[in-house]
Amino acid sequence: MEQIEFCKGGGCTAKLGPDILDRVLSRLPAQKRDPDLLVGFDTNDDAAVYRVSGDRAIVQTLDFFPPMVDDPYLFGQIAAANAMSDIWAMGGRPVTALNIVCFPQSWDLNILGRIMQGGAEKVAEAGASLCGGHSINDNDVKYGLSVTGLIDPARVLTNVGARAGDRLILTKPLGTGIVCTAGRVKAADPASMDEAIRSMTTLNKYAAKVLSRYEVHACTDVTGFSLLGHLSEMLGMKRRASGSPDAEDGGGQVAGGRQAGQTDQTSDMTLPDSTGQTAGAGLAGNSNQTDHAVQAGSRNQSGSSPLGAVLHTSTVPHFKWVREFVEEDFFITANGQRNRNHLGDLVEFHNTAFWQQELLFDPQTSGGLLAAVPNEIADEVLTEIKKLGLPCSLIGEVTDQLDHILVTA
Ligand SMILES: Nc1ncnc2c1ncn2[C@@H]1O[C@H](COP(=O)(O)OP(=O)(O)OP(=O)(O)O)[C@@H](O)[C@H]1O
Ligand SMILES: [Mg+2]
Repeated sequence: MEQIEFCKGGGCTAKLGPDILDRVLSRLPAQKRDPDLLVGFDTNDDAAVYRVSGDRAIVQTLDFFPPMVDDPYLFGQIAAANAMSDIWAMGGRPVTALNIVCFPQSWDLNILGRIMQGGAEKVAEAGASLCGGHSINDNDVKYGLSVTGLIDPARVLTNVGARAGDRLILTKPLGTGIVCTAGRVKAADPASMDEAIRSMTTLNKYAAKVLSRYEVHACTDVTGFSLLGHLSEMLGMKRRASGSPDAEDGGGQVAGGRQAGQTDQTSDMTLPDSTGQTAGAGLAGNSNQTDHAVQAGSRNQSGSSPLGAVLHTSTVPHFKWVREFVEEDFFITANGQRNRNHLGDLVEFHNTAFWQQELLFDPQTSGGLLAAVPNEIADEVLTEIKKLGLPCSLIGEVTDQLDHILVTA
């Protein structure tokens, strides 16, 4: 049988860089904005939101990438968990999913079967229906989902809208890029690999359900652009970093999309989701969120009120042995360096070791939710999410006293 190399490195490290995206998207021809398109790609949000009636909107996203683990079944689980995550990051609930498959047809089809089985099981756990897909004969494996969710237009959680004084909650540990890089060369301790796989296969549905019970000013999921990259978007910093024109002047109306290329990551191992709860519970019951989320976002976009943040590295959750992987073996990713370069002087480090900096720039696959919540409720929200068994943490706060991100011990 043909010698195959299933995992050459992938996951969210395979995304094109934010600077490249900015340059291309800002040059798309301007289109008249449909008033029912509540969220497009002009704020780099997690998914598009389109209102179909007074109290109902659809949320659309898609994600696919090459394998970052050696086990096809686990890869399918991780890719599906990652693809659906954007729906929960918007405050929605996924209802339908379509498979996106690229696969070399000369390979053993059981491999593809295992990938799709892993994906289908996660779609079922989400309470959504797998209802089709599209399959291409390709040189390399890539897999993911196109997902549609539902949401009340008055309860959309955008990635912008954070306010000074908000505390920042992160619901999963960091370090999937670093750990999978170590795993690809078989240098990862099984304990850290297991931990990373358990985290990547855990649906953000459960943390999102807790967040839906509280007032949340902004929410996103942490993926390829790293914690610092996605936080900078939450603070409205992206355009200052890239110098690209304001999308409201020139942005088009394409609802969104993804790219997958090739990069450096891997691993293997197993681990089922440990947070089993009733499938399809969705995000009903949020009494506090109103359309302030959509409107408050424009405050940041206009640049009229620059926001910054303070992050405390001692509170940032991370996988075992990440420090050793970085300091002793230099298992860092090319896209971590890309993220560092892209953010430039928007990030200021005080007393922050190199490994901690790398952790904050590390591209995450199926990372956790990052939410900005009012200070008064932050501890309670954290306690509730911790009850799910998630290693979540309050990692910093939003401030109007800075226009950049200060990282301290
Ligand atoms: N090819 C594309 N065409 C149009 N918009 C795109 C394209 N690729 C990405 N985008 C948009 O750019 C923004 C950032 O994309 P990105 O894939 O980083 O979204 P994300 O949700 O933050 O990432 P992830 O899916 O990893 O969580 C999103 O609004 C997305 O819809
Ligand atoms: Mg996202």
